[in-house]
Formats: sequence, structure tokens, C-alpha cells
Amino acid sequence: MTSPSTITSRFLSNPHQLGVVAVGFNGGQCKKGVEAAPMALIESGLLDQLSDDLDYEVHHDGVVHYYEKDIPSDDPDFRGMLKPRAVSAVTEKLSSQVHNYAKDGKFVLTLGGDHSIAIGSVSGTAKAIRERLGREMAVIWVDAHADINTPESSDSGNIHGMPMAFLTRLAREEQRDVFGWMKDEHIVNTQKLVYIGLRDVDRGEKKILRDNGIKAFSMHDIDRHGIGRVVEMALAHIGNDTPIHLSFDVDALDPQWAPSTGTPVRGGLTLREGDFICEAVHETGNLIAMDLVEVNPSLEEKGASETIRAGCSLVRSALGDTLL
Ligand SMILES: NC(=[NH2+])NCCC[C@H](N)C(=O)O
Ligand SMILES: [Mn+2]
Ligand SMILES: [Mn+2]
Repeated sequence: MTSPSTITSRFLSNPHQLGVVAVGFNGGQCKKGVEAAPMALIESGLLDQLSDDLDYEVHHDGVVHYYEKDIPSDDPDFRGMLKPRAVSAVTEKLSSQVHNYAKDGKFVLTLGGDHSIAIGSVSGTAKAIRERLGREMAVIWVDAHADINTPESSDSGNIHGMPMAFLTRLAREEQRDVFGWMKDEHIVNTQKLVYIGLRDVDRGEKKILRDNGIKAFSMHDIDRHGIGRVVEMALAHIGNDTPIHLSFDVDALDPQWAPSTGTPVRGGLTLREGDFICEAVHETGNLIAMDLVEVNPSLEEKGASETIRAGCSLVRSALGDTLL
């Protein structure tokens, strides 16, 4: 059963106003199907649950964006990146869509799509929070993967493995049509980034995390301390007075709970642990935005409805649904 939350974010001017952007984009990786996730999530009733059960006023243009006219036809590899101009163009557009909701003090929910779209969503909220509050926001990245490869450290060339590198400026490109549109206002401080759920981190990424002193809680840490203590430590790192953007990759969950995703990794979070993270972040009163990404209904089709259901549950939990 769902019921509206009494906790309202101190960083939102309209606590129960929710802006939704549905991003049907798959160009940050090579598997088709992830572009169908926003439609599948919406058709399963997610937005109705948020308005009817959790009392949000949902602002949504009623369409899934595929960004066809923004995507250039000629898009050769660049610095080893696959489809760099497509991802850049889509995330530039998304950044301004998200910024548009966030600048009015609305909560922003971005439904992907592969995780490359976080370049757009996170940059959009980071900019709005700087303008509205003169502050730097924090990012909690819940994922099996760190997604912080630079173009040079990446083995795959898939940009969904790189968003945090561009968002922190550990990777930078001047060329405007390859993320050169990103300005200082879009950037996230490495000290305000926290990972939860990591278990498949590339060698180059481990070095990046170490060299930059980035806070990360792996599945090993969760096994050792329990999810309650890990979330507490993650929130303590961020501090109690910082707006939070939660970027949730459904592959953070164990494939048992979320089989339909492009890069599943065994040994992940239970759905209950995933929901707990979202509930606890909601309870801080500091959450201003959430992404849900990497649901791919065309993979492991038997598990697609399970994966969609898990995704809906995570979003509801982050938006204040409680068990009691
Ligand atoms: N968002 C994701 N599922 N990312 C998976 C990334 C996998 C690998 N580290 C890469 O860079 O290609
Ligand atoms: Mn992942
Ligand atoms: Mn990811």
C-alpha cells in the first residue's frame, strides 16, 4: 500500500511538484531495447502511482523523447568513444529540459534510457541548484559499475561507462559537439560524489577513484556493515545540508531482481536493499532529483515485468512511499 510522505525537501520550492522527463535513448551502449524502458515504466502505471498514491502533481509533456532530430547522422568514433555526437546532442538537450523543471524548484525524475543520459540530468540539476541556491549538490550513484571511465581508460568505448568522468571534468573535451557544451555550472565536485553497490569496476576506474579520493561503498562494504550502516556513512560523507541527486542504475540490483538490463553483474543488492537506499535518501529531506536507468525490457524477456516492477518500486521509495 502506498501513502503520501510527510517529508518535504528543504531544497525544493514546490515539494509535491514533480517534473518527469522520459528519455528513450540507447546510444551510450550497444544493445537495443533500453530505449523502450520509459514507455514500459509509464504503461505499468508509475506516474499514476506517483500522483494518485503519493500526491504528486506530475508535470510531464506526455511523450517519450527519442531526440531523432537532434541526433546527427554522421557520427564517427572520436577518442575511442562510440556515437559521441549523438550522446552529446541528446544530453545537451536533456540538460536543459531537466534544468527547466529544476529551476522552478520542482523535483525532477528522469526515466532512461542508458546511463549516459545522466550527463544531461545531473548537469541540469547541478546548474539549477547553483543558480537557485548558490550551492554545489551531491550525487549518490547506485550502480554495479562506477561509470567513471575517461575515453582513454575505457575498454568498450561505450559512453554509458563514462558519464561521471565528464560530469566531474576528469574527462574533458573542447569540441562543442562532443560535450564541449558543458560549462563550470554543470560540473559535480568529486568530493560530493558517493557510490553504493559497486562490484564491477574496471582497472582504470579503480585508479581514478583512488587518485581522486572518491567515496565508494562496494558490495563488500555492504556485506561487512549492512546496508543501514553503509547508507548512514554515505550520507555522513555528503553532510546534512546538501541537495542530493540520486542516479540509480537498475543493475545495482542483483539479476535475480532485475534480470532485464544490459550489463548484469551477479552479487548485487536485493530489491529490499535498493528500496532501503531510496527510502533513506528520501528521509534526509535533501533529495531533489532521481534518475532510473538501464532497464531493458527486451533482454531476458521473462524477467522484464519483474525488472519494471523493481524500477517502479525504487522510484516510489525515493519519492516517499513508506511501508507503514
Ligand atoms: N551504465 C552501465 N551499465 N555501465 C556499464 C559500464 C561497463 C564498463 N565499465 C564500460 O565502461 O564499458
Ligand atoms: Mn551499471
Ligand atoms: Mn550505470
